[in-house]
Amino acid sequence: LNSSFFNKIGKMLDFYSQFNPSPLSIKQFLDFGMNKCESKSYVFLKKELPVRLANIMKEIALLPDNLLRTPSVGLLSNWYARSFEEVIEFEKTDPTSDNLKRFCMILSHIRDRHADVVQTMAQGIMELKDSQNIEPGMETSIQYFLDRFYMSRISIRMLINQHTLLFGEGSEHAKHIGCIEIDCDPKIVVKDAYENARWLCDQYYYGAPEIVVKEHNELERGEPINIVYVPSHLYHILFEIFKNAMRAVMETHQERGDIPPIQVIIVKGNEDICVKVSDQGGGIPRSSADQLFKYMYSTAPHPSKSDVHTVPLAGFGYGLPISRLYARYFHGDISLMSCDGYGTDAIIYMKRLSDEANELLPIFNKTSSRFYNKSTVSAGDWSNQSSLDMLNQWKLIR
Ligand SMILES: O=S(=O)(c1ccc(O)cc1O)N1Cc2ccccc2C1
Repeated sequence: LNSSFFNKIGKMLDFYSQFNPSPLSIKQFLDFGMNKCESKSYVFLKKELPVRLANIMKEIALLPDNLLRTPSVGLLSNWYARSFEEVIEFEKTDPTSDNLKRFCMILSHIRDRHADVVQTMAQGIMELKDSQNIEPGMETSIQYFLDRFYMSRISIRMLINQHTLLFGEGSEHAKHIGCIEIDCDPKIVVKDAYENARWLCDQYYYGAPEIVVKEHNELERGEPINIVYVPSHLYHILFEIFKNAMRAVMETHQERGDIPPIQVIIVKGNEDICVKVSDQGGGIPRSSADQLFKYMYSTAPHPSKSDVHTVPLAGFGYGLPISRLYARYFHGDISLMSCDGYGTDAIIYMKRLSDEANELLPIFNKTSSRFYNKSTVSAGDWSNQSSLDMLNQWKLIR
């Protein structure tokens, strides 16, 4: 990739990174998918994908040099540059049937190229940690960057998956619009995630906690609870939470006899649909609770077998931070409430109404670049911010 390639790309990066990404709601994904039109999707994506790619590529370029220069970050930057270049080839083209077909194939190709981005970036962080030159405050900016970097990746893969599922090869699934299920039953996703986590738990601990699932529909008393959501996102979150809960319970209760069950309650309220997963795994002290969502902390080397009183927080991997991004992606969230000495409640929040479930997208601009090095404040750096909370979201890191 010679310098003229980067010069050409550089100008296009500057151009596309000036635009803010356009967040879509689940309702907009649905309405579009109901009466789908491939050329409209093509016209939208051949602008929106370069905008989202350029926004995050500009932010990668702002990373501290010792991270930017790791082999892993070099590799994934190259993937982004090639994918950006492949998409902008379509910039001035019309939606002919040949172009539509080629566009679908390029999108699938890009999705495959970026399959290992999460672990490649995690490897870069490990390389940085091993090089021992972590300056103070760098952890905060790496946490800020990775939340935005992985959220951007979730959003780009959502756009690619919707387009290739709606217009690519492959059969349509009943009651699905792309990867969105119209009446997703959270209880079914809970059971799926539990059974798969339980299988792993049985393999490792020769036993696993049972599960007790309850529902409370405050809106339509006694009615089953359904949500318009992306089941694969909810599954990813629940699988992670069940793995943590089972590990906690099995490492806290050595005797097979008294393994307390994991309790799950699914609640439909006016604004939120929640899934609360409660374990009696001994919990963690408040002093360590904020480490659970840290990337730097989670990239510690694999924990040695520890006794249950010193909870092996490290070695959790990126599971919880990325699960929280999946929940926040459509304006939901995850919160972990632990009672040290007893157990932990993990609460997954989702928007009940699909027109409130808007994508939450990072925006590259002076605000976000100020976070990496001081420059002037202008607009928000997330696509949901009122100016006020943008200000108090700022903590000068240096
Ligand atoms: O930190 S936790 O409270 C905990 C964290 C997240 C979660 O989803 C469930 C949890 O229970 N927990 C993890 C763990 C691992 C080994 C031994 C004891 C514990 C306690």
